[in-house]
Amino acid sequence: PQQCNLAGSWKNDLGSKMYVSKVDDKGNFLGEYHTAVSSAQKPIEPSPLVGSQHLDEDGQCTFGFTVNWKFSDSTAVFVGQCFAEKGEEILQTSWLLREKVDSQSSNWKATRTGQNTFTRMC
Ligand SMILES: O=C1C=CC(=NNc2ccccc2C(=O)O)C=C1
Repeated sequence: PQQCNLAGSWKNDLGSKMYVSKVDDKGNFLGEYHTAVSSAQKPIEPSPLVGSQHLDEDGQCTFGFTVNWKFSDSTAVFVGQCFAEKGEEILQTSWLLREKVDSQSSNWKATRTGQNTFTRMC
């Protein structure tokens, strides 16, 4: 099957959108993350993302990327794999969201984790 290339537009199960620029010959990529999460304090502005993917031939590559949220003092890292099912590409990811806390006494509650599925937007 064709190589999994993350370049393009993706949408996750929250309705957030991710636009990945071209992937270079080392698998590195840049992009923008447009969150659909309403809890975001300031109006939704795109957040930059930086990532890296494997370029193995079987089209089911693993990858990781970091989102530096522009509307809050937080950072998310996503790790996952691209699956090609019946011609559809699906990104299965797990994420860690680190929100800035005021003191180490709150450090325990500063990191949340979860999972997101992304599919290509037409
Ligand atoms: O400061 C914040 C607060 C909530 C956020 N939620 N978005 C996410 C968090 C984890 C994974 C996906 C998303 C998303 O927006 O799709 C992001 C930054």
